[in-house]
Amino acid sequence: MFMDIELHNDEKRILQIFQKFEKSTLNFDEISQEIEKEKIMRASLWLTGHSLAEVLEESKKLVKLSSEGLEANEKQLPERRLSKYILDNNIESIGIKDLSKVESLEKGEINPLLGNLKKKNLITIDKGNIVFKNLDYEDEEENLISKLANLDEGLDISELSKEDKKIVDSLKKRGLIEVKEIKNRELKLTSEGIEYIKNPIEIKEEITQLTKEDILSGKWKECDIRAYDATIPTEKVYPAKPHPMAKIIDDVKDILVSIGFKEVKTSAVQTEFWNFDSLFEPQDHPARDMQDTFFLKYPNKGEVNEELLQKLKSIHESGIVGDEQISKGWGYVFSEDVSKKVVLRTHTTVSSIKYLASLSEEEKEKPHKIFCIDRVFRNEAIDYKHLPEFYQCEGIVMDDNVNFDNLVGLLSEFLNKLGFEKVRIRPAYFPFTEPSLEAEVYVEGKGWMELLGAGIFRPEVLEPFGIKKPVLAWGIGLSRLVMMILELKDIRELHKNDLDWIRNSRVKSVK
Ligand SMILES: N[C@@H](Cc1ccccc1)C(=O)O
Repeated sequence: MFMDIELHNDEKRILQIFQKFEKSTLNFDEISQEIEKEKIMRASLWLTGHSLAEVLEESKKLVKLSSEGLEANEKQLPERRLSKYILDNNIESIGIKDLSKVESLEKGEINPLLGNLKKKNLITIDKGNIVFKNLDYEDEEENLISKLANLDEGLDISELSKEDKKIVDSLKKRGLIEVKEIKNRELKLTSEGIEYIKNPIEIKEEITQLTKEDILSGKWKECDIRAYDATIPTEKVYPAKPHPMAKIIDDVKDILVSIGFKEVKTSAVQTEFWNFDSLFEPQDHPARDMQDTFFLKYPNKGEVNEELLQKLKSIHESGIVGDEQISKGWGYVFSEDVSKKVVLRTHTTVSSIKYLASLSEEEKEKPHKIFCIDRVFRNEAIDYKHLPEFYQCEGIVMDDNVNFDNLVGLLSEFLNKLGFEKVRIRPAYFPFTEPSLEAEVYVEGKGWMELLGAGIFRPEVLEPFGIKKPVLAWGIGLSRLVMMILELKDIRELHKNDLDWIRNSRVKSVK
């Protein structure tokens, strides 16, 4: 009747152990004397799957001395060392301030010592002096430590009395003991299993892979070919993979590259000249305030091209480029000192304008599509959706005749590729673009969420650098995007390096 049960050699070997010991229940430890540990669970599950056995699991919490506890057992607790010091030196008491002179006490032990002596009610304090009530006292903590030191296995927590549990708690707080959970597993034969082992069990050579040689030699006829059960649970493996945020950043790069953008990079440290002035942000703009921008102390001044500085001064103050009046300007007195101050980049738009400013006369005649993904820094209070540094992704398109419609089309395509089907555009304001827009995406369960700012660079931004073609510009809050894709409730999760979260979060592709 058992002929059709298909067992591998590992299962057969386990059943042979049952035969040998003439038992119907075996501990995994007993089985592991005869067969490798890693194989036991798999073979047991197979036996379970064929109704020949069942796995019984019981977990125990064991109390053991920690390495500090073992050390305390050898050196004795600081309380005892102090009482010994007093006994050995034949003194009545010791001043609290003199504790540091007791050689047998280590520096870090002195502070907690007083608390422990009081908690155990061993002393009184008289005018700053410690007086032991009884120098030859009995200490339950010590007793438990020496008892544990003599046990290899540790003590089962469920077998401790109420009083002992309190002592365990207190020693645990002192870091002297640790509680470890261990699982005890047993394999118990079912009645079918008991029947099965009544017959002799034959072990044949087993092959897991059928090779050409096995077929040619005819060896396959004598061997059992190991059957696989793909439904048996196995231990989880966590292969190396990119951090979920790194993966999304890579996917975003791929999308942008696939629609013709080229990546550029800039330094995180910039002058106000590049971070703000070049983008026609007035120097008294509230965003430059201490609350929002990180200013560097060393160096607190950066180098700026003098000719460009004069150009920006003129455009900010009066709207004049060369001898052409292109706008009204902001009408305030531009400070060259402010322009030279050094800040941490507050937005990646600085990369776009620096790229444009770097173009040669010849390059200015050609179309350009670039993007930049980088960290930006803002002096914000940390909470579930704000961090002082986060990622932005920014890009520009410079070409003859590009217009607002092209911008809306480009952004819709980009957002669709990121997986957002519903996109909504609203008018917005940025000092460096006109017209300006904000794009919102629809997130199931959350509604419309703002994700992106964009617009066409104003002539006041482009003309000082001699750019004549229109430039479409956009910037996306990449950290926010990552939060949406990974459905995170707290942005701090991204940087905590919580291995469990990293291992278990699926690396979703945005595409
Ligand atoms: N720099 C803007 C975004 C933006 C970029 C480009 C054009 C328009 C807006 C921000 O940080 O919010």
